[in-house]
Amino acid sequence: MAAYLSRLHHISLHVSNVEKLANDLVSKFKFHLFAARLTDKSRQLAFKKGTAVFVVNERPNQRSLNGELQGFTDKYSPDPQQVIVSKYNQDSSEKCLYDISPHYSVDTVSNVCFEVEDVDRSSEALRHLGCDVLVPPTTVQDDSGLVTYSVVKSIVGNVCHTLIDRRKYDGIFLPGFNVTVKDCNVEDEDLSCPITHFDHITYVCPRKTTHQVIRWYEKLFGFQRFFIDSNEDVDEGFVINQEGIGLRLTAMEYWKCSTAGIILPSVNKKDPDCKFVIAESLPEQGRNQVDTFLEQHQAPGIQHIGLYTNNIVSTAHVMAEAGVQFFSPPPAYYTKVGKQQEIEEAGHNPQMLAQHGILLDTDLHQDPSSETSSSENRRYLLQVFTKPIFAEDTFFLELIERRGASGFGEGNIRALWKSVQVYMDNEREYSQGEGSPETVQISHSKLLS
Ligand SMILES: O=C(O)C(=O)Cc1ccc(O)cc1
Ligand SMILES: [Fe+2]
Repeated sequence: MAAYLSRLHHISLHVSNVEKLANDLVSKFKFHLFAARLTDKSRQLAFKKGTAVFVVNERPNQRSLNGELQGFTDKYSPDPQQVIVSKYNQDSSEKCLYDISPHYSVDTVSNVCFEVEDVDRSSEALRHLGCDVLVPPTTVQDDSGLVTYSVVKSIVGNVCHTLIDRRKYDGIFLPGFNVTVKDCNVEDEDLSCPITHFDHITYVCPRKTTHQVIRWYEKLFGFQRFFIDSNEDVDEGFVINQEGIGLRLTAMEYWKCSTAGIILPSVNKKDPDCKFVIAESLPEQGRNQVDTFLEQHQAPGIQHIGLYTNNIVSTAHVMAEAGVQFFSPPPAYYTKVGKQQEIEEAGHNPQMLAQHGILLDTDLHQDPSSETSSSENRRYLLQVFTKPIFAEDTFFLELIERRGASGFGEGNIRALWKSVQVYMDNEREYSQGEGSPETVQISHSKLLS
């Protein structure tokens, strides 16, 4: 392994309409703007909910939004008294601090930033293993200390990883950012909308490339494969290839402080951090959402991110009231034989779940001892997908609540897939006046480009 990851630090997005996404994250998804970097060359805004942090970057060559964003940061600081104008080294030659400025023609989520303990060593070791280092180790400082970072390219499409060492920094976010709100814990909202962290990141990759991706993350970052379902084949991954669904899913995880995970695997394994899921489409079932992503995003990359919540019903309700649109499964989902009972036995109300399209999947491979026992012993998970949040169908969010189930249930995957597919097929029909859709031609070599 080349880089020992301490934890996920933030996920970075590059969009043309920063104002729209900023408004959505705050007013609909209940994130809080807590730090901003506004220069004449760059606009970067940091939003937080629990430990989940998104940094929204303005894509280069867009019209200047500086004035508008300044207004935004003023408007959305819950307590204007807490706005701190910190001094920092404003290096205007850096267009996009802690990231690269991708010249990309669609909105994209392209950087998963990890904390590591030794950026110099990690970056050099990754380079030695053939990884492209896009930004060599660079130090940025302000009155609260210093941070070293380096940006490396992932094997997946346009995805990059920034490696950050912030052990010598005691500011709230990162040098270069002005902190707009010191304390993001707005208690009432956290009770009704209790999102705590990023649960998983789902990559879409071209056909037959999953193995390469897994090997890369195992070798360079120490990720380990885990099984989505106990019926999963080691080589094939978890495959659904029937009833219009042609999907191969494979999942990987790593442990916070991977050094400890490796040296003392059974004694001191730390908590798993965010999981990574790789989705590949299979040709037999026709066109699908994975192909649509590759076509519209123009490269492999991040298709969706799962936000973990302690109460999905309340979170979905609060978000729906604020204008978030969720995908719904086919209506028959909630009336299917046994589903109502499954939901009730898990202690939920089928009507409440149906209201926002929330899916429930019970882990059928429970301890034999728990099979006859009460609802508390059942392992299950609840999920719902939002509709795409960018102009193109290239990215959406998911809410996920886990009650003992650590993988992804087959029933939910099927229902999620169908709910997305109905929407995309409708969209396609609607836009088909202009001619037939192009077929997806993403070559395997593009994966590595
Ligand atoms: O179940 C999940 O949350 C997944 O992440 C699996 C998945 C991946 C890609 C899709 O287009 C649909 C479902
Ligand atoms: Fe997901």
